[in-house]
Amino acid sequence: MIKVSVVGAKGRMGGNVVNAVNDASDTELALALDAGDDLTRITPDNTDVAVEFTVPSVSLGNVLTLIGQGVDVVVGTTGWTDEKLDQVRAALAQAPRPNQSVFIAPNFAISAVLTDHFAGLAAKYFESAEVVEMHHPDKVDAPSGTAIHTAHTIADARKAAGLAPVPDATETDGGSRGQTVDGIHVHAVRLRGLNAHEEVLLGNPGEQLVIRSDCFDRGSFMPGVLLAVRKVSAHPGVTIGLNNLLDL
Ligand SMILES: NC(=O)c1ccc[n+]([C@@H]2O[C@H](COP(=O)([O-])OP(=O)(O)OC[C@H]3O[C@@H](n4cnc5c(N)ncnc54)[C@H](O)[C@@H]3O)[C@@H](O)[C@H]2O)c1
Ligand SMILES: O=C(O)C1=N[C@H](C(=O)O)CCC1
Repeated sequence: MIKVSVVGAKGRMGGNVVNAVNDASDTELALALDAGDDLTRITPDNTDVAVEFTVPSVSLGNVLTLIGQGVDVVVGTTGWTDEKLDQVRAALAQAPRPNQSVFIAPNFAISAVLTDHFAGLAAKYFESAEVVEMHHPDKVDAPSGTAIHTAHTIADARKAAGLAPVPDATETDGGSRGQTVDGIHVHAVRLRGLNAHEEVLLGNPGEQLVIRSDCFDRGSFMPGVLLAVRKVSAHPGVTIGLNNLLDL
């Protein structure tokens, strides 16, 4: 049995992870902690893998503490930057156990991972590309971590193919063109009734390709979270993205 502790256990995602860990036949819940709890209660004696779903402002500190506690960590919280990832790598270099692992995914749903993957495959064939993400209005960050990741995926593919910047004659913009991430415009919608959705729009003269993921329920993320829990220890260091655990 894999012993799993959940950090952010009272949250929307954390609560679902607690249930998924309790329901799976090969995982058992160790500790379920939330804001104000002492994360140093998590130790290799009681925990193999800590799953972290909190808020972007506290996630780095939590992950650094968990690395120091000697456990592997699966992170679903968004807000990761290159600077934060460098701090995680530095902490892993000093970790108490050899070959400790941190796995971070902006999105654990297969539809979202494939949307990102297909966007990367398609990007070099299209002159224009934009990303629209649509989420529930209780989400604290915009644009979504998933949309930022997809924008980088598209931008990397365009650069590798030697494409020119996306065409855009806009001269006045009060914010309507969205945020530019790595040269790709990203738009965020917050609407009651939505959960987590992303559309990648790719355009050429006379044609359009739309790639869309709809996660109607947080249960959609749980198979990916459990996959990461099962595989994290086989990937020492920092791994980013569920695509690395799939046969894509
Ligand atoms: N990777 C994915 O597939 C995926 C899917 C959905 C959401 N998310 C991301 O997961 C994060 C959480 O989303 P949510 O909807 O569950 O948010 P939420 O607000 O429902 O839950 C966050 C929880 O973290 C707790 N918390 C705050 N500070 C803490 C601290 N210092 N230590 C421990 N717990 C603390 C809060 O009390 C709360 O219970 C967000 O960044 C969101 O974007 C990722
Ligand atoms: O509900 C959220 O919050 C989500 N956050 C992640 C993101 O920002 O990409 C994944 C989708 C749901």
